[in-house]
Amino acid sequence: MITLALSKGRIFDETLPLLKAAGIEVLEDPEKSRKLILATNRPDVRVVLVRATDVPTYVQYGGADIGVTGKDTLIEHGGQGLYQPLDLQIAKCRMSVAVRDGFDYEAAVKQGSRLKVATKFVSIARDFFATKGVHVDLIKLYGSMELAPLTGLADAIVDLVSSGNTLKANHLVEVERIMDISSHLVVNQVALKLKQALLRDIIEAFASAIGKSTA
Ligand SMILES: Nc1ncnc2c1ncn2[C@@H]1O[C@H](COP(=O)(O)OP(=O)(O)OP(=O)(O)O)[C@@H](O)[C@H]1O
Ligand SMILES: O=P(O)(O)OC[C@H]1O[C@H](OP(=O)(O)OP(=O)(O)O)[C@H](O)[C@@H]1O
Repeated sequence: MITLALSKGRIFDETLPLLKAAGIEVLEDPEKSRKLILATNRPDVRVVLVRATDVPTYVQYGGADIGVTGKDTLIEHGGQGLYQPLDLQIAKCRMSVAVRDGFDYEAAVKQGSRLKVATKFVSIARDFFATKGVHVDLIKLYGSMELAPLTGLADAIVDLVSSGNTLKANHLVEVERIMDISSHLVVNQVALKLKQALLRDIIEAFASAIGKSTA
């Protein structure tokens, strides 16, 4: 049995066509059911629904054999125990620094004073500002980062941006692009050895669905 960890929403939705290409169809709609374990048309494959940030942890410790997770989440997790064979090129966005419209970010960075930065992505933010030589006080948040500069909690945020609509709606502007983000396939390293044939088939089907070779 292969257990695949997915999160509800965009990752589940965007993984479905890849699963289909691998001959796997999920038999229930997670938006309509309260079930956390979903059967597929294949008796040897099931899907478990977990929080997006928990996908790498489930796969690392073998709660799932394989999973789909954003590069942001993967970097924050650290990637221990995970084989990362494929960038699936889904759930694409970017990690950026944003500030309140009118805030002089360049001056704040040049002055050498400490910048207050609110984010869910503490590792990515710490590395980025350390490389730039900017001193920061990091404030860990779990959501609604956009509110932090508006309430005086922080000078800047590090968050995911796609269309830019969320920033615009909250009078924030993107001042630096840290990295491009997409979702990756992660595989438990022990499972890869023990369930090699089944997992290789899925990895190869995903790879050919996105036009890549795993060889
Ligand atoms: N606006 C977006 N456009 C495209 N991809 C995105 C966007 N926002 C997030 N992502 C990607 O999708 C992944 C999952 O995001 P999602 O919103 O489903 O979970 P979350 O609510 O951030 O996570 P959690 O529930 O664990 O806090 C992110 O890790 C990121 O890689
Ligand atoms: O540039 P945009 O297209 O507006 O997308 C950016 C928003 O998308 C993500 O939130 P999401 O929609 O996933 O909400 P959530 O983090 O609360 O789940 C991210 O945290 C931003 O707030």
